[in-house]
Amino acid sequence: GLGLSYKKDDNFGEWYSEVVVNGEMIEYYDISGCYILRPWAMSIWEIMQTFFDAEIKKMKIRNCYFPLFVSPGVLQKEKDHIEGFAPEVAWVTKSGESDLEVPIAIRPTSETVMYPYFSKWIRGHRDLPLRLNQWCNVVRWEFSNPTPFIRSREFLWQEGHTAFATKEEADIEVIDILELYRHIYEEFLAVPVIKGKKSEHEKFAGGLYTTTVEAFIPNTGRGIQGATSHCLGQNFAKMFEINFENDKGEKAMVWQNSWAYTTRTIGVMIMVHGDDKGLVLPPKIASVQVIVIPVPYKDANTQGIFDACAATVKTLNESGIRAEVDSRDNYSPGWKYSHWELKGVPLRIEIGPKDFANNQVRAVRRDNSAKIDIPMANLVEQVNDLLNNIQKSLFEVAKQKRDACIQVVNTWEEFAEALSQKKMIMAPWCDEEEVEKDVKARTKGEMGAAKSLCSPFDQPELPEVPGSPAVAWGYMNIPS
Ligand SMILES: O=C1CCCN[C@@H]1CCCn1cnc2cc(F)c(Cl)cc2c1=O
Ligand SMILES: [Mg+2]
Repeated sequence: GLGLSYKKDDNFGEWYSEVVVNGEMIEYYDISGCYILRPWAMSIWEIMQTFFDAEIKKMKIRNCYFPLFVSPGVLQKEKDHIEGFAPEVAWVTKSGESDLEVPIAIRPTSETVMYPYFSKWIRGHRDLPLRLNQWCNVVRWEFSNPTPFIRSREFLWQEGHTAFATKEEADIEVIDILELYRHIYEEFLAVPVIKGKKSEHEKFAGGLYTTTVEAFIPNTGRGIQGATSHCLGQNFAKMFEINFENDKGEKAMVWQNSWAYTTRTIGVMIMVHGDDKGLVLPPKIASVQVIVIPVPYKDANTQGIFDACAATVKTLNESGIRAEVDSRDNYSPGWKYSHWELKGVPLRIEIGPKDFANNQVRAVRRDNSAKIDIPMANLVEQVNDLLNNIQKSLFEVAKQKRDACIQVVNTWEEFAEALSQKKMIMAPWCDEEEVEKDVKARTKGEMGAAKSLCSPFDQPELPEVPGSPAVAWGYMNIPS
């Protein structure tokens, strides 16, 4: 039957796999860690891409496309940049029957692909800022548990790579891009995130500092990195000799940033909003915001009902609302209700004989199942209000659930207790690498070691504790 066989709060992993497949977002593939993105998922990616692409174009960032393949010499140019990542690199070793002279890597990220050309293109200060972005796939042959959207061996992302004459310009862009990532999560996906700075231990080793938007999955009690915006400092400029003659005629190295969000965004949205009836899509990213379903009744005016459905869809579409009618005659209305609930369509509109006779429609919200009768006369206005309310309500509910999982602690005992309760912990933080490693070691329980998520930008008052090394509050919990 249509119903899910797993409950979200009983068996989260199985529930998630079933929801993404039965909701027609994902099809499993015969290569482990690889998934088919079906149109119901791809349309969400495209809606976010349309927003983000327009925003970066306003910032004079240009799209480009670099090759998928990386020559080994270039990839291994920076030892400590990739040393931890080497096992993840996928290599092409043959073409047809014959071995390649030299194996070629498939890009896991494009710093080493792009930066030799940044060095070639950037000569004088007039060549700066250089700001490029590419929408592409990357491959990382991960071994830990593959999960659709969240962790896969190939995923879609955008990667921005920018170069500036001054650190000040780079610092500003890092924050501007991070705000776009917050916008994607909070305004489109209705998922609350915490903006912050990664610790020295968790940051991108090749960079100067990493900023992040951290999401939280109440069902697992774990934080999850939502997107990252790094300032690379001059590390890659040194490595790839990306210099320019500044306006004083001196030779200087550029200051760089790199930033990315990925198809993981979709998985986070599903995990946060989904329920035991299936997906729950925030209207802003739903390719179908309203599904109209005719409810004919034996001798009632069936043609009239179908015409009313078509007219309703037309009126909604003309006002910019993404509406469709499900007029298939081989499925019952009841079957259709379950089907579109499974797919997470935010609003259902039913038109039966009574509705038709009263020149009204019955609207049913996907998020809380509320039923609202709407006179045809103010259909557009009330449907718009409902969609806006659903969007806001999904965010508020998610924020309330996340805030309920945050525990402020001041002692190790409180910390350990909160960790065992799958909380996201806000603790005084010294940001010393050694201390962080020690915490990781001391918490290596069956739940997995604690790791720091970020030090949030908006910091509450830090208690004055004499002798405390704490410099800020930090969020941490067990890794996803
Ligand atoms: O996160 C971003 C934003 C967009 C551009 N890249 C950076 C850093 C990526 C880190 N990272 C992440 N994963 C990697 C995996 C690898 F196999 C290799 Cl060789 C390198 C890396 C690696 O550098
Ligand atoms: Mg990784």
